[in-house]
Amino acid sequence: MEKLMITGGRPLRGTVQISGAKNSAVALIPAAILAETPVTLDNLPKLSDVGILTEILGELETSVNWFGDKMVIDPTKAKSKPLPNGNVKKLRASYYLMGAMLGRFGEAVIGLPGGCNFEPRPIDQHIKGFEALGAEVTNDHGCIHIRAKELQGAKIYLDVVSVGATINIMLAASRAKGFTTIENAAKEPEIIDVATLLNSMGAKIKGAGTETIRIEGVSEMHGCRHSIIPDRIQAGTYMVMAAATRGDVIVDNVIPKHMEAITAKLEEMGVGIVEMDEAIRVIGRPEYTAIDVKALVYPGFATDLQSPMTSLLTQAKGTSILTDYVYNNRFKHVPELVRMGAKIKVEGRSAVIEGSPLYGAKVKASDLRAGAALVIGGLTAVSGVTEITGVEYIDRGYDYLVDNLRNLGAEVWREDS
Ligand SMILES: CC(=O)N[C@H]1[C@@H](OP(=O)(O)OP(=O)(O)OC[C@H]2O[C@@H](n3ccc(=O)[nH]c3=O)[C@H](O)[C@@H]2O)O[C@H](CO)[C@@H](O)[C@@H]1O
Ligand SMILES: C=C(OP(=O)(O)O)C(=O)O
Repeated sequence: MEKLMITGGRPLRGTVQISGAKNSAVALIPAAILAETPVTLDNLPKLSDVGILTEILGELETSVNWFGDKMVIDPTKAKSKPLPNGNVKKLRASYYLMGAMLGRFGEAVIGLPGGCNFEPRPIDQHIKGFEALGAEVTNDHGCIHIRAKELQGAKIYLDVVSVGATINIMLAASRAKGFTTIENAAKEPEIIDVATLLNSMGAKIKGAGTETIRIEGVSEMHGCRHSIIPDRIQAGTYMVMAAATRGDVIVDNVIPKHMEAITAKLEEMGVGIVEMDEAIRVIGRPEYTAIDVKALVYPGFATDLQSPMTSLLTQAKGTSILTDYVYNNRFKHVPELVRMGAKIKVEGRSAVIEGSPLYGAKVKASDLRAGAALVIGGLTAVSGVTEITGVEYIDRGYDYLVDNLRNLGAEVWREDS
């Protein structure tokens, strides 16, 4: 079992380069099978989810070749195959194969997704969308069968604002007959990124990034070249790390506009922020003010930065309240931070955080961002070594983590027990 080891108390200093966005990459790779000729993706992150998706594409007779951070996907000979188990269970975003396979082959037989299950994560809105497009959907003991003789455009109102359902419907509707409208669509930058790729492949999508997306189906899609947007969650995590360690870090290769919610909250606490064209400098201060944070859908504060922010708020003077309006119960990092000396109580969908020092301890990451929160805890600890297990979750979202942190002056290493 691999462990991440951290001796805390060192301010991070220097520059960190942010990778391409995981939550774009995991949708863009399945999207490529909608094309009849090769798709090239640039700025891909080297993450476990990306590796698993490429293996799944291999199962669908789609070749994938890496050249540095560039990937060439050749779906020319792609074939529909049932994917009931195995790799699809290893990540959440395997659900994008539903929309992509439905669009390309008119069918998908696929196991329910896995990944970070910090609480039940239903896909009823995805299914509702496929059904509205004319597909028949059945659930055979956790294996979803989706079939359509012909996909027909439809008006779809999402009951909840869902990133996954919005993208999945865009994927399938790109190849439906006629017009599809998604109302109450999610507005995350990753949705615009996927729509940009699909449009470069020949789709006709308008309104991505707003709550109404209109898609005119096309009968054929082709290859193209696309560069993935920077990972705003990875960037936000490094911003929080810089602040928590009272460091001074340039977080490079970001789109500052995507970082507005976290930037505003860090400034409110008293963190120094300097915005540049494609970078943000984060300057730590000796003291921070307690604040309240509400995690919401974009452009609100990202739920994926809620756990990292919890760790930072242990460093603020007074009581902070962090409420997650996207997930009811995404607080698996809290008991682990408490082991490190944090004073946090979970009340309903809020964490109430009293400022207090953290100390090194043996802790366990039970999901990706809980893991990030523990890394921040470890970097901030005033004494002792922090030993984090569950490293495979952290590897889902942070490529080159140890190298990046060491370059910034942290004492961090991996160990096999
Ligand atoms: C691969 C990917 O991009 N993952 C992100 C995506 O996950 P994901 O796309 O799974 O998250 P959603 O946006 O769909 O979920 C938002 C909320 O809607 C609920 N819901 C969702 C779908 C559905 O059919 N029914 C339903 O009730 C969920 O339980 C949740 O409470 O957006 C989340 C919210 O920003 C992020 O935390 C994840 O990092
Ligand atoms: C929850 C996350 O990812 P996924 O939806 O892929 O599990 C995340 O990135 O924090």
